[in-house]
Amino acid sequence: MLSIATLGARDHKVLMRATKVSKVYGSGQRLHYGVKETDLNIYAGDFTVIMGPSGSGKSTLLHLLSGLDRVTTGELYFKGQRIDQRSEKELGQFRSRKMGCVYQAFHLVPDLTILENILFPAYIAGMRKEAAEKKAHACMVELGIIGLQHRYPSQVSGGQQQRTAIARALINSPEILFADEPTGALSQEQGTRILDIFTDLNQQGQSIVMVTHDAKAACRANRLLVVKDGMVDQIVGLGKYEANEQQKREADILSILASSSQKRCT
Ligand SMILES: Nc1ncnc2c1ncn2[C@@H]1O[C@H](COP(=O)(O)OP(=O)(O)OP(=O)(O)O)[C@@H](O)[C@H]1O
Repeated sequence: MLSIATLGARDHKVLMRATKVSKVYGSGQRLHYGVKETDLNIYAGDFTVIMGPSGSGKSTLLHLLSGLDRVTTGELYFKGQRIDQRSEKELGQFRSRKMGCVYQAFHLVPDLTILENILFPAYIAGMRKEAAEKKAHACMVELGIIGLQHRYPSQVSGGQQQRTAIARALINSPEILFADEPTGALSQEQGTRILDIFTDLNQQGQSIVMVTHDAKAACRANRLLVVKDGMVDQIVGLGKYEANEQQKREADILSILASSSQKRCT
């Protein structure tokens, strides 16, 4: 059942908080907002999905939250600690320990094997070889890519490449997993497998924030942020995902998106 989620009325913890966050591109007369004075909370254990029209600011918002890009103004907090003012080096270290990212383009290093790609962030974060290899093995088992460790990215399917990218994002046990259109480059079958993996991870407690255009993919989330003209236009609680409610959830999400596109955003 859908309900408007009121900020602060939830019984679980705020993992990330954005306060009046903006991202401005260009300068002078060419200045424009990617994200405009946005306030929002991301809650621990939630599967949050960000939707909205093309150019509305979804990826920019995700990049700001994940520290891939810097806010122009505003404040970002992770478990109550301000993170937007950290130096590049500090933020890089923080991100490698606390955050994992998966993108539509898998961004695997072609000259590294599947195993080496997965291990890479563990070494950056300073994990010991033995512990890193043990964790990589566990991630590969979890994601069903065990046996592929000595192949190169060009020698596995698109779905297997994306699962490698997810394993790489999970190797440092991130507190939050960000995903930008993670199924966009995959067949429907491969995309469904990735969404099943996200659903399982979330049911094990993994916090996830995902950008998608696809209402089918968005059904997996329990919280929907609709972005419009660089601002959060609606925040809707979707309830726990149940596979047998897929069609109804999809219809509900499409109707929320339609109502958002009809409203004028001031
Ligand atoms: N590096 C950049 N330089 C200048 N403008 C940018 C840059 N990145 C994004 N923008 C602009 O910021 C706005 C938001 O872009 P963003 O990519 O976040 O939208 P989106 O909702 O993710 O779009 P899509 O669904 O098409 O991927 C757009 O007007 C876009 O043109």
